[in-house]
Amino acid sequence: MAERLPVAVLGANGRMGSEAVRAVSAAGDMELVAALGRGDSLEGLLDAGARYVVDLTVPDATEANVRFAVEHGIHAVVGTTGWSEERLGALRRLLAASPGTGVLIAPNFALGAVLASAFAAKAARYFESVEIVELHHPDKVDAPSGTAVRTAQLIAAARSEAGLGASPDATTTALDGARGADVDGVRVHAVRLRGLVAHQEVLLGGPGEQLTLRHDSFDRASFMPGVLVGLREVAAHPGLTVGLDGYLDLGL
Ligand SMILES: NC(=O)C1=CN([C@@H]2O[C@H](COP(=O)(O)OP(=O)(O)OC[C@H]3O[C@@H](n4cnc5c(N)ncnc54)[C@H](OP(=O)(O)O)[C@@H]3O)[C@@H](O)[C@H]2O)C=CC1
Ligand SMILES: O=C(O)C1=N[C@H](C(=O)O)C[C@H](O)C1
Repeated sequence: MAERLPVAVLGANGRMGSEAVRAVSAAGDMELVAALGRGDSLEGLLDAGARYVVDLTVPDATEANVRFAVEHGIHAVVGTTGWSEERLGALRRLLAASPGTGVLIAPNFALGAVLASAFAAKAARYFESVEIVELHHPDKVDAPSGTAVRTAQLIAAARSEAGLGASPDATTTALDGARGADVDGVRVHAVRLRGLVAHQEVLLGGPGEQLTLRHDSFDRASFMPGVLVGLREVAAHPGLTVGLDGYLDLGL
């Protein structure tokens, strides 16, 4: 029988981390060797013999956690948001010195969300206007969501490739924030509401019609199949992969 993957979860006491602890513990091909929270030393990863980490912490901690993993040849599957282009660049340089190590930075592990972003990028070249509305629980610390930022980046790249510019917008006066955040020329609006988990709508408008692509995560179990796919694939994809779609054949 194949050896089970020795996995550690960082942020193990959080909403996502505690779900990941359950999912990894229940996976027959994985062994949960460590579950670390804030204040626990990363040396615990080495003591436990972890070869894989799942990082579900906070934007302020994730970069140092991943750096520690890569420096010790531990593959990392990262769901934590806050990975700017600058941070990704530094990580790529670090990985160049550790060529056998894989890192997946996945802004969203839910299959439907990954598909919705890919569909949105595909559709964006056919519509004059596109805006994103993301809706989350009010305990979320970052806005806009990592998923919305990634979706906007994919849309902007697809529109630029098709020779399209930003959506038309005649606004000349506006209250601060009324038009949302500008991510690569795409407007992103963030809603925070008790009762929500994680939701996103991409609104695409053309003369006389609208296409709405909506995804809903109703609970955090929705993210776990993607976390497990990430763990099973990360060692076979050395270097940096951004987006779970990098491991999936979406056929788009
Ligand atoms: N990719 C995806 O599919 C998803 C990604 N996310 C992202 O995952 C991250 C976590 O979200 P969520 O679980 O809701 O947040 P929580 O606030 O519930 O959990 C974060 C946890 O990380 C802990 N923590 C903080 N610093 C460290 C550290 N240095 N080492 C270990 N643990 C640490 C916190 O401890 P303490 O409680 O003591 O502060 C807390 O328990 C966010 O960035 C979120 O955007 C969320 C859902 C899906
Ligand atoms: O904090 C959350 O809850 C979520 N964070 C991720 C993000 O910022 O996109 C993924 C999902 O939207 C849930």
